Amino acid sequence: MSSNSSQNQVSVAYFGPAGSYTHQAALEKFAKLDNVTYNPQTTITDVFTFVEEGRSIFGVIPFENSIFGSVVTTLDRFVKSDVQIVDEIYLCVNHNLLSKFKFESITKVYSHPQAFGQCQNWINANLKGVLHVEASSTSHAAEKAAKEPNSAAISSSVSAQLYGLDILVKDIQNVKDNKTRFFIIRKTSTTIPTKNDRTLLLFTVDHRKPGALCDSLKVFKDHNINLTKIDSRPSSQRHWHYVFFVELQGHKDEPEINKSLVELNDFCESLKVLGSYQNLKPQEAHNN
Ligand SMILES: O=C(O)C(=O)Cc1ccccc1
Repeated sequence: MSSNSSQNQVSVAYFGPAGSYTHQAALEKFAKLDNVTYNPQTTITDVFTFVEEGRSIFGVIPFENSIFGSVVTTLDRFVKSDVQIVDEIYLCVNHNLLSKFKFESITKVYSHPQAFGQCQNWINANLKGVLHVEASSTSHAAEKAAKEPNSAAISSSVSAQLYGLDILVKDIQNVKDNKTRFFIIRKTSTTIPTKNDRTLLLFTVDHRKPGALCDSLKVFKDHNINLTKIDSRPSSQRHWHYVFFVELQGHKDEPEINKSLVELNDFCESLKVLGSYQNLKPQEAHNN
């Protein structure tokens, strides 16, 4: 977020409680501002609602992880929302096994499903017979584990400090270089093209028509627009009907992108632009 000299308070809702990876993403993104109020929310849905109701200007939510993929709660909530993505941040995510108890005495481990997924290999090898309990976030998992005998949490080192747990095993995620991408949302779009932007779209097509998805995606080929992510989720309107999330290179206010969106609309039953934002994807050494 660019520095802001105004005295106005900036309010930021994030998926918490304190110590979550989303909290760390929010602190890093807004670090340059000294007039920020942080509003921790228990669920991703609550972050959306807080922003929609104008109770926070910005919201910070996890979007996808390099090992475990999309955060489906975030995708599903976008379907029902008119908020706009205005910025992004990628964070290195290192998970740890935290507890107040000896490793041998642990019978229950709390975490967020994303963290369980990202640590599957280590869990399968090391936590046989230990009960997995889903928590609303990794920091909430740490909070719970701190209060219950023989419990542990898969969570961050920040949560270990905050909730008074020991780090029993460090860096238990499947790969060393594990990253999560977070979005910054607000009620209206405020971004201007930077020549290195991405745009996320959400659309539905008529499933009964052969080639409907192909026709819609061909618009981007025709305009020489590169796609960077595609995903689909059940639409929640009808059984076996899906919404498609497509991310492309470019900003919605660039003429070529704008033209492609007008054309795309002809192939869609519904189309929503979820936002355009500067591409902040870190350069990878081995691919890209
Ligand atoms: O639970 C958290 O701490 C979150 O912010 C969501 C999440 C969970 C696991 C990895 C990255 C983000």
